[in-house]
Amino acid sequence: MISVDDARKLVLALARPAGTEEIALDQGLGRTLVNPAVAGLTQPPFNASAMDGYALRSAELPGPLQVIGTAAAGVPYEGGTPPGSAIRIFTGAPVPDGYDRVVMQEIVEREGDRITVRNAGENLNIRPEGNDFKRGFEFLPQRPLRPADLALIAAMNVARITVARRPRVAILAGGDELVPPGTEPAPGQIISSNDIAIAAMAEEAGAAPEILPLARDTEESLRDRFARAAGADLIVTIGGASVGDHDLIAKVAGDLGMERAFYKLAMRPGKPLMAGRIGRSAMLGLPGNPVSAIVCAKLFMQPLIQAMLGLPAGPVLQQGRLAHDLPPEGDRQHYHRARLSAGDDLPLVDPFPDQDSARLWLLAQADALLMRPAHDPARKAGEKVQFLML
Ligand SMILES: Nc1nc2c(c(=O)[nH]1)N[C@H]1C(S)=C(S)[C@@H](COP(=O)(O)OP(=O)(O)OC[C@H]3O[C@@H](n4cnc5c(N)ncnc54)[C@H](O)[C@@H]3O)O[C@H]1N2
Ligand code: MOO
Repeated sequence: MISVDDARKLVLALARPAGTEEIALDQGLGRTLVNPAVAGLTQPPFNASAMDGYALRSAELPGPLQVIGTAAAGVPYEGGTPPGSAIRIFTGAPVPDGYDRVVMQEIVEREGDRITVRNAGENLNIRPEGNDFKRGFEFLPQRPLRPADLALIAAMNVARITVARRPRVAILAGGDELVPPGTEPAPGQIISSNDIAIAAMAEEAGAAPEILPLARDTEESLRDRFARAAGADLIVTIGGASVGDHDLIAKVAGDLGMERAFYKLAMRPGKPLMAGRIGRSAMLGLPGNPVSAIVCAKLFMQPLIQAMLGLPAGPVLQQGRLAHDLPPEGDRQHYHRARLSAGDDLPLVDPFPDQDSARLWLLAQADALLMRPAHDPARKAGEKVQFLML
């Protein structure tokens, strides 16, 4: 069995770039820019008023000053700025060159067309031209685009963006015991839940998932599903990865020419994970136990998708402190489902006493996975530990 770190390197090496496509900016949420967005203009394009009030010269305060015109957003003041003058101005309006300050109307005394300002304070209330960005500014965040990124790119006057194509992920769950949610299970059957979770995790990472119809425990059924998955950037199988008589994934994938990168790793849960390539597609064979499948997807499938998108591959280990004592760890790197709470310096990590890899309710209550290396000695409450956010 190989280590989790070695397995991760082999999985990331399976990534081929997803390719690119051009899309409208309003379709860009969660997508990954591959070419920088380049600002077509300077923002703000002029010295802009940050307040509703009066534009004037600091040197002439406290006045009185004569109000000789008005500037509003979209309607600049075109006149001169003679000594002793001010103009009425509104937020977002260009400040004429002759003035160096805007005062809020709340602190201005006005009588007819004359104003006096006794306590103007420090703030000039002018946003200088180009203080956000200048024409030619380039933006290329190394993460999926967020709403504020879309606003920035729009303000840069860019309407279409080039993004990484969403990798196509075919999800192949199988087992004679499985029926889809909403179906009445016959004796011995259970509801298939893994495919829903794994598709959601693929989507979360930026891929376009497709859930294939549940496969039966026959080579013929699995071959049919693999044929439907052909052409996907990534094929993710779920279940049938272990050593039982019905665990056929390795056999069928092998018959189809899978080049195996590894099978089985020193990890808990998730020991029977398999990875490799079939034709054009990368392939991950996740174990069937629901928690094992989800933990493996977090540690291997999502990073692989991120690598295909050209993004730094997560997840990032964080530091916390143990909430209670733990016995020594076994011979596999162990990811414990755990709750987080606020601690004095670092978050407190409280692993559940029951770590059964089939219990989804426990996983749904977990905030994090506490990571313990293989052969980690017994640990005391308060010791530093590493965890992943779920
Ligand atoms: N003799 C051994 N038995 C097992 C070993 C072992 O080393 N020797 N490893 C155990 C470990 S660890 C795991 S994990 C499981 C993984 O087995 P498979 O990947 O072959 O998964 P299945 O046998 O197909 O299913 C396991 C379990 O999960 C349920 N399942 C499967 N698919 C789904 C789904 N889509 N939705 C919900 N639940 C699913 C399935 O019904 C089984 O209960 O093997 C251990 N055994
Ligand atoms: O490693 Mo299995 O994945 O314990 O449940």
